[in-house]
Amino acid sequence: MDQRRDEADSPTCLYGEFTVAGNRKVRYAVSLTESELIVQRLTSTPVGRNKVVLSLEDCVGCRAYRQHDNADPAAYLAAYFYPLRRRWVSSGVSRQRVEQCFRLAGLQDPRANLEEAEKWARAVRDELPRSCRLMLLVNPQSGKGQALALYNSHIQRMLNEAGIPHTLVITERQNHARELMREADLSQWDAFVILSGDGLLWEVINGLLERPDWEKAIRTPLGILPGGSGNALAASIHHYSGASPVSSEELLVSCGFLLCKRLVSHMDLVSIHLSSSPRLFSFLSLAWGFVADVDIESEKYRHVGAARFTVGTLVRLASLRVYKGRLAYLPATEDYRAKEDSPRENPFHNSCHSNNSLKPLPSDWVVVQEEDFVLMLAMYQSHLAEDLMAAPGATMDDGIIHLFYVRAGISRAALLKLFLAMEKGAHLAANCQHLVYKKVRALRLEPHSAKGIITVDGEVVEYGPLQAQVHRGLSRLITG
Ligand SMILES: Nc1ncnc2c1ncn2[C@@H]1O[C@H](COP(=O)(O)OP(=O)(O)OP(=O)(O)O)[C@@H](O)[C@H]1O
Repeated sequence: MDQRRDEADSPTCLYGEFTVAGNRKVRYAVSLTESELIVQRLTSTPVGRNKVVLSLEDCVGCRAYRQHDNADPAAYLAAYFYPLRRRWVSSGVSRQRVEQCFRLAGLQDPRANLEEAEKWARAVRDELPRSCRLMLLVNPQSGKGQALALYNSHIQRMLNEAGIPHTLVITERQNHARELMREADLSQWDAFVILSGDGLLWEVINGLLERPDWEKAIRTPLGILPGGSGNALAASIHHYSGASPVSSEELLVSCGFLLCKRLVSHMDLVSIHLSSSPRLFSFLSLAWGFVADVDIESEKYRHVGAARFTVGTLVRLASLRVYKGRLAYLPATEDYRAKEDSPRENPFHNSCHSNNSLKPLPSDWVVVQEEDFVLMLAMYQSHLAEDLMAAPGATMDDGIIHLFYVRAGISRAALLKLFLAMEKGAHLAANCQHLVYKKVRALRLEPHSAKGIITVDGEVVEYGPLQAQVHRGLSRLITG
């Protein structure tokens, strides 16, 4: 191994001089360090302009191969990167694919060239996460019905580049994913990943928690790739990664990249007890009033994609109404949070299958004085939709339900202003007298009307009294 040093003085693991796949005339000096692949064109022009430094943090995979041309002894080395790059047409950055493909033809023996290329590929892969077996569930109906096309155009290639073996499962009907999760042989899978809207992940999580071995099952890492119209969790993960807002296609590439990096984090779940339905689990949001109505009524504008929520908001604003009910919550105090340092020690974990809805309220709960609302929205992740950052302070496993409610009496203009501000997560700074924000551990809602809409993670659930409580870090999510 050639132990040269590059300019930044980080030790070079491998050094070679190759041509690139499409041009055999120009040679490149290629150095691999523990953190970078440095490619320098060998010409007489000044060094700076000819040097490309690619961080292995942006690399998803690397492979060595030979072409089907027996007359050519060369082997090839391809490495796949997704660095943040400035956009061509608009300001800001997004992850963009860069393939570096080198031709190794230093020897006459094709096998020796391939061995050399494989040595490089192994050295790059040593710096990347180990391979894992994925079940990738795709809902062909989600969003504008494009999820399968997104798999074919982006995800299949990314997973192949990262060398991640995956089994593609195309869901055939509602509850298909839920049934599969109840039956799945957990020893066969390292992760369950969905390419769809949030609704399919909801099925996956609830299916896993319906198993007799739910405590083990829910620890299986889950992943989400945006293929729906809301894509709230995908947008939240992208936001937590520190990246700036991106278009839907860029969000898919960003989440695909994070999936290939396979870093797993804990994610809060919230158990929800309804009056007569079985207890269910939620990972994103619980909504009643304006937001729930918009979510469901806007289903008919599904063909416009993410814009369906904007259209739905404008339509519902025109017929703004008051929702009557009783709301109570258990505040999240600082000392509770300190005790909750380790997600695995959460005392609620063992209680999440017990039905404790509608018992008398304990004394440490707060009952909201008002009973006239325009909306109630409980969030556990930052985004309510790709372009709605409803809970900017939320993190994946903060053990907090971010509870918002808007009291009746707000004008249409003020409500619209709130939603416009929410696009940038600025609604709390809008000084709206009618908006209240509380950090809570549990909440109880008792609507006074017999009919209405309550949504959990965007799905309609039984209307009536409910109680929700957070289980800190109960599930695990691939976040990059
Ligand atoms: N093959 C299928 N045909 C019809 N419905 C399906 C199928 N597969 C899954 N479903 C159901 O479709 C519903 C919506 O799915 P999903 O959330 O993935 O898409 P979406 O509603 O477009 O996205 P979002 O939740 O982001 O708005 C879920 O309730 C799911 O159970």
